[in-house]
Amino acid sequence: MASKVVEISNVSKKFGKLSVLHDINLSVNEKDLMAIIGPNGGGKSTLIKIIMGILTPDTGEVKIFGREPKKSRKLMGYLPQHVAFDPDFPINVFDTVLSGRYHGLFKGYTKSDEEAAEKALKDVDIYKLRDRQISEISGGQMQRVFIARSIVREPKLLIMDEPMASIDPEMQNSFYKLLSRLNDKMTIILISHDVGAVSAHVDKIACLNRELFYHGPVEGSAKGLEEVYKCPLELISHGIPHRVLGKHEK
Ligand SMILES: Nc1ncnc2c1ncn2[C@@H]1O[C@H](COP(=O)(O)OP(=O)(O)OP(=O)(O)O)[C@@H](O)[C@H]1O
Repeated sequence: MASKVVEISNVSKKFGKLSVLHDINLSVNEKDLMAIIGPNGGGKSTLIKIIMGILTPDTGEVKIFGREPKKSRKLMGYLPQHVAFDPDFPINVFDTVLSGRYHGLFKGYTKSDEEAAEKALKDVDIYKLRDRQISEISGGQMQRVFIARSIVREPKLLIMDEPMASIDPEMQNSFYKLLSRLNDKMTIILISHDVGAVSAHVDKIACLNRELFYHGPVEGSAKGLEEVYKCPLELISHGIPHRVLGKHEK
């Protein structure tokens, strides 16, 4: 039996009177590639913060790799939706990735930090860009730099918040190929608004709108998802179902 990476039982969370998560149950197994989709304000970030041990739930239990989330933090990598970063800052690709192994002021980096940064660059296929200044690379390449930085500590669980948001539609295929390669080594949870694209590339989907509807293995198209699983797709993607959007004309 696959070992459990995330086990969430009966979790609820309120901010004041606002109930943001209601009786959530979710289990993610080793090597799963799971998407969590849901409308704005549906509680996705709150759930991620609970998984990472940044927030504690009001009720229920959360186990990550069988332990409380804070104790498993070292096993988790996180790619935030908006990385606070000045693209004109004079730093090269290698040092940006290396900074994911930061040990504290005046502590410097070890040989194994440097080897891990090289490996992460190879894993995301941008090793040849290692000496480039980040001001000289494209948005898609930048996204790979941030992914490399999020895996440089060799996490066993990688959590990505809307990673496709800054990627051109043409780049999405290669992005999903990269995800699938990373997934050979680690469990991945992906937050997405892009139901149509995501459903074709992940093993499992959970729809979160204060309550969580878990759909298990993905079968068929987004339309199938809606019909079969009653996923509230009309609420997703800023109220506009992504699947009806055509490609942008140039
Ligand atoms: N620290 C907080 N204090 C009070 N309310 C909060 C706090 N964090 C989130 N909320 C509220 O909880 C609800 C869920 O927010 P959350 O960020 O988890 O949703 P989300 O699904 O990640 O949304 P989005 O897709 O827009 O990022 C929102 O109504 C938000 O305003």
